[in-house]
Amino acid sequence: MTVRVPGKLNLHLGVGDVRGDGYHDLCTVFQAVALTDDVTVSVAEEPGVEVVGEGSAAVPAGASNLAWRAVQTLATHVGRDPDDPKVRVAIRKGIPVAGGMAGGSADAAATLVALASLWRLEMGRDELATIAAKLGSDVPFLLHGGNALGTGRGEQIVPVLSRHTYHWVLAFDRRGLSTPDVYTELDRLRAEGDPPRVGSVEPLLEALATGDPRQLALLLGNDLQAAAVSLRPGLRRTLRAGVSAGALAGIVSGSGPTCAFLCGDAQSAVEVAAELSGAGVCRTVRVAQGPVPGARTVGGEETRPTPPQVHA
Ligand SMILES: C[C@@](CO)(OP(=O)(O)O)[C@H](O)COP(=O)(O)OP(=O)(O)OC[C@H]1O[C@@H](n2ccc(N)nc2=O)[C@H](O)[C@@H]1O
Ligand SMILES: Nc1ncnc2c1ncn2[C@@H]1O[C@H](COP(=O)(O)OP(=O)(O)O)[C@@H](O)[C@H]1O
Repeated sequence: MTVRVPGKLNLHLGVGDVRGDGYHDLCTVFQAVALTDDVTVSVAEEPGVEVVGEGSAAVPAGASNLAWRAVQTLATHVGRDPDDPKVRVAIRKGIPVAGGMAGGSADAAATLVALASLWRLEMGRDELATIAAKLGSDVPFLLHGGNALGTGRGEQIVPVLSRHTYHWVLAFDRRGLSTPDVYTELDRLRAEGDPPRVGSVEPLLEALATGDPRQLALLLGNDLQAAAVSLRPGLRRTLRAGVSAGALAGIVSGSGPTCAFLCGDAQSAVEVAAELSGAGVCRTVRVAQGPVPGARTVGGEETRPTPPQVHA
């Protein structure tokens, strides 16, 4: 059973103060983009996880892999033995690891969908979403896909209307950033001073409903960007280079360090990608459009199309 799952961008990421449980209240607008992982789950006597593809060397193959945690959590939920679930999980990564695009969460969401089908579980999306939220704040959105408003710690999802396909250029950095480290850095910056906060989310929701990328570009905002840039100062150069190359706007994706550049159309995205890849500010450049659906079965034998790619 193979499930394809997209990565995500946060078009708006408003971060509240740290809560008693260590999480931060969020007001975020997610968009799923066509940079995907494929997760194949099969019945096997030898349980385990295999990972190939983009950044796979940095992904744990053991029990700490989020996809394996998804297997164990779902097994427990339906009364199977979580220590002997008799399945193997094979992950083909296309989403950058520790890049702020929620690749691990995406694999967990895909594993839930694949296993629910493999084990023929009569489960609605709401029940799966409740299990997803236990695995990580971003996991419910990756089940859902499209555009959505996320609140709580990001796990409470409401679909958002959008009229347009947006064209993005994504700049992958040479190394990842740890999500908890970036939140901690934001707390530190806020204790020291008062870094600017994104405003109300309403104008961005209106821009999405209208479907004008130029209007949307003016409204992209991420409270974690200052913290990601503080930990990785080179991102400032990357952000400048994308805009100089002709993007409408650039933003750090979630906790970073991937930078996402919104372009006016598909042709412009290809031109920006080509110029950015020659600028020497990042490891790899990709183009991807959004929104796209969340975790979806693609069958056992299908191969995925090769995404457009430019190596820096
Ligand atoms: C920042 C965001 C933006 O969408 O994603 P990434 O850019 O990393 O993919 C998310 O908030 C990441 O969500 P996710 O990666 O699922 O985080 P979790 O596993 O739930 O939490 C990991 C750690 O991040 C911090 N965390 C996460 C979510 C939240 N609302 N407040 C937090 O402070 C906490 O330190 C927590 O222990
Ligand atoms: N299936 C998985 N894919 C990617 N990373 C995973 C996975 N399972 C666990 N991880 C761990 O989670 C960390 C965060 O990865 P990822 O979800 O790709 O990034 P981010 O939280 O920045 O979006 C990685 O450093 C990796 O060690």
